[in-house]
Amino acid sequence: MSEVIWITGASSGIGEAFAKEFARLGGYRLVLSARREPELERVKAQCLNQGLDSDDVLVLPLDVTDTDSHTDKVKTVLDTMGQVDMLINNAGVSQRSWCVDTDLEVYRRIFEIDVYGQISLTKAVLPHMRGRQSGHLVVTSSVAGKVGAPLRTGYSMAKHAVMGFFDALRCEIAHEGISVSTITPGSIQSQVSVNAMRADGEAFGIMDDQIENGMDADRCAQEVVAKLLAKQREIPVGESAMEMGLLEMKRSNPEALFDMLEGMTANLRAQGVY
Ligand SMILES: NC(=O)c1ccc[n+]([C@@H]2O[C@H](COP(=O)([O-])OP(=O)(O)OC[C@H]3O[C@@H](n4cnc5c(N)ncnc54)[C@H](O)[C@@H]3O)[C@@H](O)[C@H]2O)c1
Repeated sequence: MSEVIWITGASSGIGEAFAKEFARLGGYRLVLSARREPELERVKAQCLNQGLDSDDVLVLPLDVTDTDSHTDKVKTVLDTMGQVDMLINNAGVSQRSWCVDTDLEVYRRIFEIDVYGQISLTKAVLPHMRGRQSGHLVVTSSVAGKVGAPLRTGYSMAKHAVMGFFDALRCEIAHEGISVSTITPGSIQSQVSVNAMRADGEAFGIMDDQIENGMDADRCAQEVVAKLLAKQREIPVGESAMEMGLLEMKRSNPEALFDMLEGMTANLRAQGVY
């Protein structure tokens, strides 16, 4: 039987591009999850255009914050597809607001979507993977999961948290034949800034320049999927030398990095951004 790849956040942006890439490669069955069923059906149709059969693609709407539903969702996948070989925890929401303005509740919501939801679905799938002594757990973190970014205190919190969770989980389950990969993208073209939370929790609603001029999502997916199939454990991806350089600077010269980010942020503040 061909491998089953379960992708959350598959209705848009990077998750949609992952689905299309696995369909293009062929030889995989897909489970597509996000909240909006019509969008998932649209992505399914694109996968069928790449040559998959309808039975090879299960549309499974879910809300990652509805953790009580996750055990049943896993059961549905196993009843329908028989197995899960890779779970890509990709659903997520970003932020565009200064900390001093941001409602505390916004931090809780970002954490529930970007962290708690991923942990819950992962824990629901884990017994199946342990039973087979095989599987691959993946999370889409961010450069902001390594480097704290202005206007994204909650997002940086959440993306650092998933890095820590999945790095620690990898140690615990590698000897059981289960792999863990973390993805740290820079700016990728998607709806991420449009859907990002403002200080009051409403959607930011703006496509910002960074995202509009980011890496093409399909190219991002091609690079990442090749590295996932090679079982690479940490996968940076992006085209901005400045953004990807931040990862190296955090390792080699954090003091210089903090100086640079503090200077940049003071300029943003002075310009009255947001
Ligand atoms: N685009 C970037 O520049 C960038 C950079 C680094 C990391 N990321 C991460 O990549 C992942 C995908 O984001 P994207 O850029 O494609 O943005 P996007 O807004 O286009 O897609 C986000 C996806 O997550 C889904 N989602 C959001 N909340 C959900 C919930 N409660 N339950 C189920 N699904 C939910 C959305 O429906 C959508 O399918 C996110 O985790 C994001 O943080 C994006």
